[in-house]
Amino acid sequence: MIGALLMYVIACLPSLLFIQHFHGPHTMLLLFVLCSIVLFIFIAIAIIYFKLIYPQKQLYNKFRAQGISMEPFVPLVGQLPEIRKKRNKDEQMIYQEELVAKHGNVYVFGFGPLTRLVLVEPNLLADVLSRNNATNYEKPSDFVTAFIPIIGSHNLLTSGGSEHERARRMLNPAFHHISLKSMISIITDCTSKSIESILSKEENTKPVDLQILFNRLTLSIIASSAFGADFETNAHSKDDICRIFGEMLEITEYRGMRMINQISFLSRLPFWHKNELDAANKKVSEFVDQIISDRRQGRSSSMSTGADLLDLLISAVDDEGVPFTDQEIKEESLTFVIAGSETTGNLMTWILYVLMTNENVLEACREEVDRVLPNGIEPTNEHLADLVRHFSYVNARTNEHLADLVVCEAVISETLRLYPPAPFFLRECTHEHTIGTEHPIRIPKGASILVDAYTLHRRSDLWPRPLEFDYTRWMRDPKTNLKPKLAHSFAFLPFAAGPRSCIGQNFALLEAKIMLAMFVEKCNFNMIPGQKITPDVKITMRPKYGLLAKISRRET
Ligand code: HEM
Repeated sequence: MIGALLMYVIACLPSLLFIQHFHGPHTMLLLFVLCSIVLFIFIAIAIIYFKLIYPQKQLYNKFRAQGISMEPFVPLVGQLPEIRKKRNKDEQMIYQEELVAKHGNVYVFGFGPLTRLVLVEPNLLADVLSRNNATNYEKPSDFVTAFIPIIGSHNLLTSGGSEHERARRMLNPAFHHISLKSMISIITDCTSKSIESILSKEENTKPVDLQILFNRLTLSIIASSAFGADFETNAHSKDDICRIFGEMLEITEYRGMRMINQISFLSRLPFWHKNELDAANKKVSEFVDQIISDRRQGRSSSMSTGADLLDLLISAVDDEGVPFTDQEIKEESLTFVIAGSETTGNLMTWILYVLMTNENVLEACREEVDRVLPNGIEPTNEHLADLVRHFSYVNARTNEHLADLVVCEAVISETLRLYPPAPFFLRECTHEHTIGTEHPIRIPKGASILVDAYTLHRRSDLWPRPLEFDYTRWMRDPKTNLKPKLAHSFAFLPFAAGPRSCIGQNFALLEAKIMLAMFVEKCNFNMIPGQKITPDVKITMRPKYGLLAKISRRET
């Protein structure tokens, strides 16, 4: 840049000297400034055109040439103004469905400056997401740019290629059912505390926003599982860190909705809350550094009956026996907290919405919980003398019975179908690749693909009575204990699929099952009438205006 400026000044020098000689120094200066402004504008336009418009237009043209239906190409903004308008009218998700009705299950639209190929077709999704084609797709750079400021670039969510493969192989065992068993006591403890704190409040006749309640609870569960006793015992650090995480997510959402995160040059500028984001990141980073060092030196321990996520991160080794560095451990644990809190919190909010609006579903869950767990799920009790014996008792018994909560499991699946907390996710094509057999589509290198799981889960040809909440469609066969076969194995994608699918899905399902069982067992909840419940997506999908309910103790 400095070199280019110097060249410019040197190139201008002879004409400037000529003007100064005949018209004086003021005219020379004025002309120099004017020329510089014109040149600057010209360069800026050229950069914007060649970096942001031309490559995206090329992608549009390549899809158009294949006869793919598309929205008109609008440089830089794409269909963002329409999306904004629809969002303001509370019709964000309706807009997605309208686009599918207009174009079919494959179409192209512009999300800001970026061209996106939208897929709502299971066969094509299988070709993009499956392990066989994994080398042809990565997370797109605009997605990665959004998360690097909060979790860094050496973790499951933002890394790619062999670095991601190695980390995934090292971390898969941590999310296996066996390892997760030891997390049950953390989930029951946190849930029990949350329920007691609502019910013990004198003013518990006041409405509670379930969106806030569940996001706090799931953040507390995942952070306690990732950071251990250090996090839970120091109430000050717990409140602080929960608040800071909330702020970081809010800023990330704010920047994402304004396309700041999507354009790497803009995302580095010190505007749009960048400084607050960096300061929050520094605090969280110092906190996690301390936690890792405490755990390594035996100054803190897991809160669970066995190893927690931090223990599993510290003990994980790759094929050559090399463990994660402290930086990698920090980034992975932050990733679990970021990826595993709001998603599961929103799932619980939608489950409660379903229970409060479908009496039969609530009754079915309650009947099952009362039958399978007649004494409820007992939370661990910190004050019991023999902690170890008590913990193992709770785990053995609870875990055995959790598998019998088949109605609760079906209600969770049906909620994930109609209200997937992560309704859209992205892939970027890294090598030109053809998908589909009947009407093959050539995906050019650099094209980004948006998977619309929300509309996929509501397709009438894949789901009979698609808008009806019917949990029985998920009930296991009582004889074989097998789940019903889906119309297509890529018709249900709440956790994505393939090598970049959600690593935490077993954790999330276990957590949701325990929270659901404990809430229906202990509480009555009544939705405050007259609320507008509108699904809205920032990073995850939640009820736009929250979900207000009165919660009271259930007398049994
Ligand atoms: C209901 C709750 C959850 C939902 C709906 C959900 C959904 C998803 C989806 C759709 C993806 C793929 C995103 C993409 O490709 O861009 C994903 C990835 C991921 N999720 Fe979850 N998630 C949930 C809970 C969790 C939990 C509890 C954890 C951690 C304990 C977690 C950790 C992750 C991680 C680390 C990834 C990146 C995996 C990789 O790329 O290898 N998630 N999740």
